Amino acid sequence: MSVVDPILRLRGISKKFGEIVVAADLSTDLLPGQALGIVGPNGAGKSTLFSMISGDLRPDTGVVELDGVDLTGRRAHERTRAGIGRTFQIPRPFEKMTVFENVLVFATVGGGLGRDAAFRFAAETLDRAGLGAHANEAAGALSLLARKRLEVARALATDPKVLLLDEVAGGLTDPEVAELVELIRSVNAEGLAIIWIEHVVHALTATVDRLACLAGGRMVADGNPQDVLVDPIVRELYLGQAVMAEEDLA
Ligand SMILES: Nc1ncnc2c1ncn2[C@@H]1O[C@H](COP(=O)(O)OP(=O)(O)OP(=O)(O)O)[C@@H](O)[C@H]1O
Repeated sequence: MSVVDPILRLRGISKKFGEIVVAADLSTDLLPGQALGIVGPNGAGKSTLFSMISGDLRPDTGVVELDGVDLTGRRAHERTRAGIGRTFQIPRPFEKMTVFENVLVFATVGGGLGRDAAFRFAAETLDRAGLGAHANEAAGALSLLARKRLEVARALATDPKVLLLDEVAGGLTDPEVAELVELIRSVNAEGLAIIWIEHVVHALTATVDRLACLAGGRMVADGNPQDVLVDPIVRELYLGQAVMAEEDLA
């Protein structure tokens, strides 16, 4: 029995798209400050799981609790306000707005801060995300790495209790991945619980203290990253291909 209450609790989450099962009575807990990585084959339902946590998609069944509060009936913007922060696989910043304005919108609308507090928090968040020097640039002009940083910064600007990161390392070079890992590690080290879906396995293993593999709507493995990486089911379902893909990129 855990003496620490989970910050995020999922109970009996099920979802089908037609005949495709993307969540099969899925239950799991995330502890405060924990960093959970999720791997799994393409189409396994990883992003769909995030959408069901963030309220962008309704599960067929199941309960989502954040810090002891049942969010099940709440819509996405209410969940953001409650403390669920998420990034999207394809960053879609407001291209014509500046980097600062992008983050300010999230601090105001997502985080619910008043004008002065939102200005202060947006500035702090930009620095935290390593974007201070880009504050006045148009978001549409950023490099891919800076766009990824902005995606993380927008989620952080809502002052989340749990941060959901969806393939933020995709498309980056190895040195860029290392920079992003440093950012995410520092955010986690400050105490923020994270769940990170990622195909770039070495980015995950550099960051997370727990790894799960999602396939067929179930967590087929879940535990210490080093154990999960050598799990025969994970290797057969996913990891062989992922390692090959990483080697191809090298
Ligand atoms: N709104 C939707 N309507 C119907 N099917 C959907 C919808 N969203 C996702 N799917 C399907 O559900 C399955 C799971 O998709 P999801 O994007 O969650 O997978 P994933 O594990 O994140 O994959 P990847 O690693 O490729 O990003 C896929 O077969 C996808 O085509």
